[in-house]
Amino acid sequence: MVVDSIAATSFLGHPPLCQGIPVRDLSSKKKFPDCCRFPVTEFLGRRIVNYCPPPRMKLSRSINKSINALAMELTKETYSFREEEKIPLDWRYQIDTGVDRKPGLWPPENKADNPSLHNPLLRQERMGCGWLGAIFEWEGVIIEDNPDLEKQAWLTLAQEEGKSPPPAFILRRIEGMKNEQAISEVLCWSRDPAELRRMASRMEEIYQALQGGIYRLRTGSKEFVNILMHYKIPMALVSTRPRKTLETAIDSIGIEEYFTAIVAAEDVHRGKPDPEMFVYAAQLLKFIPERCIVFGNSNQTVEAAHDARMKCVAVASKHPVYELGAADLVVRHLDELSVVDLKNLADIESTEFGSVEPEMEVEEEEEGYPSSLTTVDDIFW
Ligand SMILES: Nc1c(NC[C@H](O)[C@H](O)[C@H](O)COP(=O)(O)O)[nH]c(=O)[nH]c1=O
Ligand SMILES: [Mg+2]
Repeated sequence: MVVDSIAATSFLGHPPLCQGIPVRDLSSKKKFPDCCRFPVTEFLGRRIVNYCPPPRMKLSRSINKSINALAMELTKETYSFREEEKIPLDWRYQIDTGVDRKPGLWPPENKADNPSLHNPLLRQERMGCGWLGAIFEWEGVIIEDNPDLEKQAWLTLAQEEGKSPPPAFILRRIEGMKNEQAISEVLCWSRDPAELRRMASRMEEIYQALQGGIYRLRTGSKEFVNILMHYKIPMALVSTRPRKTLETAIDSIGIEEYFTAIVAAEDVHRGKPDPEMFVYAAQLLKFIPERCIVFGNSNQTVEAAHDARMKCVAVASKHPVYELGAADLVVRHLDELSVVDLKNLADIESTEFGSVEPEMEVEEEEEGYPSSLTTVDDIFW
């Protein structure tokens, strides 16, 4: 069990302690015949007895056969492990997240991965990058955005709807909101849900027509997400754009494999500065909010991230650095950041989450379950 747990945990984030050699429990499958046992020392009463096969011992034909069979079994095991190694990217966090395992695939079920057992290797993983989630806004963070297009789209919609053109301060107030929310709560053009949906989707059509489907990655953003990928930090993408628009854009840029979760306009009731989008993204990543860092480009995002109890790195794309002072860090481009910056931000060493020493914990006993039911594994970990 110990060996199993080392292999499984290391597979997540660190080079396996066994240097890549698959370690599987074969005890239940085949037993070595006595004569092929390695020299072994056993404690019998007060005497320590050494079993050592005689040198150049001749093996009988039947024993040879069993060794061959065992070798074939082992080869099969190794081969199937290699096949299973080709797991899809988004299953890599199964142990940490508790997501249902796909039957028959690596890593196998392992009791030691249960966080309540205080597995020190799992804990070590979490003290590293294994307990850090990154939530990215799309426009102005991953790709360049063009504020003029947004403004132009709203002015066109106002004209089509026979409304007066929204002044600049109103447009600033709706930045980061969902279209429906902006139309009903700030522009006050309607409260009828069907009308809100119609105008919101028309607004998106106008914007897409103006935008022309051409997306430009922001300098340093791909390099940064590559680094996070290398450190196995799960990433979510969050945008107030509709899912279809977002997925087409992600596809055209060719970065779809980076993101474990995508949160789009349809997934939430409210955009920023409400924290809903970020809270939902953290849930999808299966991280507590305190371990998530939001990367956004407006004060609405900073406010939403802080309300969600997350740290926020502001990217000064359309807003200058001095306007984004409420953020925990401000950068012009994402590649100015290192993984150490992120660890510091996520407060990895904080006493709030840091120490989980078994002896410090007071475990409440459930009624009707005497403590004698504690398993060997519980005691070991
Ligand atoms: N109203 C103004 C906007 N609105 C743009 C949106 O806030 C936002 O950029 C878009 O919905 C998607 O961005 P994200 O992927 O969620 O980051 N933008 C301006 O620059 N100025 C405005 O007045
Ligand atoms: Mg943005």
